[in-house]
Amino acid sequence: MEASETRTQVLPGNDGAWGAATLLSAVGIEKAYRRLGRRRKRAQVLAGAGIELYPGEVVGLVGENGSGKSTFMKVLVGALDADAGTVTTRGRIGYCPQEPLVYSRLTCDEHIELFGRAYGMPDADVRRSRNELYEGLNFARYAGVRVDRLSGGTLSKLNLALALLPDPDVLLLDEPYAGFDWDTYLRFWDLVEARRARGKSVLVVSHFVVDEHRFTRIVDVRDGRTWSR
Ligand SMILES: Nc1ncnc2c1ncn2[C@@H]1O[C@H](COP(=O)(O)OP(=O)(O)OP(=O)(O)O)[C@@H](O)[C@H]1O
Repeated sequence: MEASETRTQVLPGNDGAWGAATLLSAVGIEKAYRRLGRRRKRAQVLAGAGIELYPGEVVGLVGENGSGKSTFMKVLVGALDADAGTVTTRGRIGYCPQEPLVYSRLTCDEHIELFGRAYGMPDADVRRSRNELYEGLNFARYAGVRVDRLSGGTLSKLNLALALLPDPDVLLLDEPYAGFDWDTYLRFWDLVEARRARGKSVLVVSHFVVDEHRFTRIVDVRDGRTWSR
């Protein structure tokens, strides 16, 4: 998706709130999952959730286990259809899912090449971004290693690097630092802060109270809705 492009996903429901600086707006998001074994019974996970993201923000998405944070993020990125609501985005969106979507037989380098092509990036941009990410997340020594031989923490680094590769305007990260050691955890926040300072927007699912001071804003997912604080 090119930087000037605006994607509007119109679902049955409300209109999106949209201003000149808005990078992402979601309004009235509803989502229910079918319950196993109970015909026609559905579990309502989101019931009117919404969010707006602006340049230069790092927003924390918090809430109890099972409150719907991942579901909401999947709807925001278009990986999951909502039952109702509107999502509008501007520019390129990067998404780091909780479970890495990778190919076990490909190496880190091969993943980066493959994703770079899929993003439509020129080869020189892929090389430059790859080198910065290997350096920034300290995993250049695994460049030629197959994914099924990586440790869990290194796999999380690759998962994050694949989302960062095209330098997206909005970055949606679902518990990105699972398995990171302390040094990598600090490097991760350096990368996030550098993006924020360049006017990018980052939304991070977090469970840690210790992270709270790193967020410009916190959005709580509770009772199917979103509450800003
Ligand atoms: N594909 C699915 N089918 C049915 N139910 C689902 C599905 N995905 C999630 N759920 C249910 O929806 C609810 C919200 O799940 P979700 O993963 O969005 O929560 P979460 O806030 O991200 O949780 P956590 O903090 O544990 O990661 C949970 O009750 C979960 O069991």
